[in-house]
Amino acid sequence: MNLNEAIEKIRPPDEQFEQKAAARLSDQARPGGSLGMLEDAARRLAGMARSLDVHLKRKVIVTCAGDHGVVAEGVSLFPQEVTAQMVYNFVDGGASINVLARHAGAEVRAADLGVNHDFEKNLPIFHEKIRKGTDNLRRKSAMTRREAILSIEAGIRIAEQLHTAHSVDLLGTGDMGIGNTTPSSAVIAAFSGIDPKKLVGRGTGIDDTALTNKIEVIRGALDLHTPDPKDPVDVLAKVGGFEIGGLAGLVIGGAALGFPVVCDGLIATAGALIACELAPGAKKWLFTSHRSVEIGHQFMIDRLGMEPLLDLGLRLGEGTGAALAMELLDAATRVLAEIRTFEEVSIRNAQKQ
Ligand SMILES: Cc1cc2ncn([C@H]3O[C@H](COP(=O)(O)O)[C@@H](O)[C@H]3O)c2cc1C
Ligand SMILES: O=C(O)c1cccnc1
Repeated sequence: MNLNEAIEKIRPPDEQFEQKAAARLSDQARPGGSLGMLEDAARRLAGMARSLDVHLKRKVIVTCAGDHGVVAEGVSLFPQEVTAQMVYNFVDGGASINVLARHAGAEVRAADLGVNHDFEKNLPIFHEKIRKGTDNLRRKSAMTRREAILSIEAGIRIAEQLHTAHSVDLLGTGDMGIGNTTPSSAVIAAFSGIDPKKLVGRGTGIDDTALTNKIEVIRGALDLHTPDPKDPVDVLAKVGGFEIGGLAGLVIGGAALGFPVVCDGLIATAGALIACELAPGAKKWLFTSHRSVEIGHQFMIDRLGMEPLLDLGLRLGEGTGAALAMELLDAATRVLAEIRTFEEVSIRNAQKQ
C-alpha cells in the first residue's frame, strides 16, 4: 500500500460491537463506570476486534530508529553513535524496552529508518533505511518531501508485514534516535503555533544552557522553513525525522489493516500526530499509553484529544510506556469478557440452590 491507498482503506471500528460491549460493561455486577478508563478501552477494543471476547495474543513493539543532523547544534547530552549501539542492544534483548516487553508478553522488533550506521544485512531488524540521518534542520530541510513520504510508507510496509506474516493483534510504537526530542518538539510547535519555549523539554537531561540553545534551534528552524501546519508531510519533511515518519506509517498502517496501535511518549506520539493529521480516522485505532515528563507531549495529547492510560513520570522512549499500557489493554479485554453481569450472577446462584 502506498500512503494514499492506506489512508483510503481506513474504516472505523465496528460500532455495533462497541455498543454491545458498552451494554455488557454496564450490566456487570459492580457500580456503573467503576472501572473508569479500562471500560472505555474495553469498549473500543471490542469494536476493533468485532468481538466481546478479545484476545490480544500477538503483541509486537516496533522501535523505529533514526539519526538527526541537528545533533551538530548540541541539542542532546549523548553522541550520535548511541543510536546504533542501542539498536544492537534491542536485538540482544538487553534494553529497557526488552525487559518491559517481556513482562507484557510482547515481542520487540527494531526498525532502521535512518541510522547513521551500516547494519549487517542479516541482523534481525526491519531494514528500511531512507538515508544515514536527516540534515541539520536548523540549517536546511531535515529531508525532502519525497523522503518524508517514503519514511511513512516504510512504516506502512512494516505494519503490513506484521499483519500478514504474524497476524499481530496489538502493535506498540517506540523510538530510538539521539537528538529526536528536538524534531518531535518542532513538529508539535509547527502544528500548534505554540512558542517552543513553552513546550521544549530536556530530553536525555540537558542543563539550562543547553535547553535555552535547544529552544533557539527550534525557533530558528521554524522561522527558516515556515512548515505548513495544514500539510503534515511538509511538517515532517522540514522539521521531522525518518523514524518519526516510520512511526506515523505504523499508525496509518494499523488503522488501514484494522488492528489497534498504542503509541509511546514524545517521539512516538509525534509520529501518531502526523498520522492523525493526515488521516483523522486513524485516531479511532489509536491508544496513547502514558503521559511523558517531556512537556511537549501534553500539547500533542491535547491536540489529539486523547487521554493517556498511565502517568508514571516516564521520559525514556523506546516503546517502554507502550509496553506497560499493553498490560492494561490486556486487563481491559478480561474485564469485558470475564466480569459477570447481574443476570449471570443470579443464574449462577440459582444453579447452586
Ligand atoms: C542510552 C540511551 C538509551 C535511550 N533510549 C531511549 N532514549 C531516548 O533519548 C533520545 C532522545 O533524547 P535527546 O533528544 O535528548 O537525545 C532518544 O533516543 C530517545 O529514544 C535513549 C537515550 C540514551 C542516551
Ligand atoms: O517521552 C519520550 O518518549 C522521551 C522523553 C525523553 C527522551 N526520550 C524520549
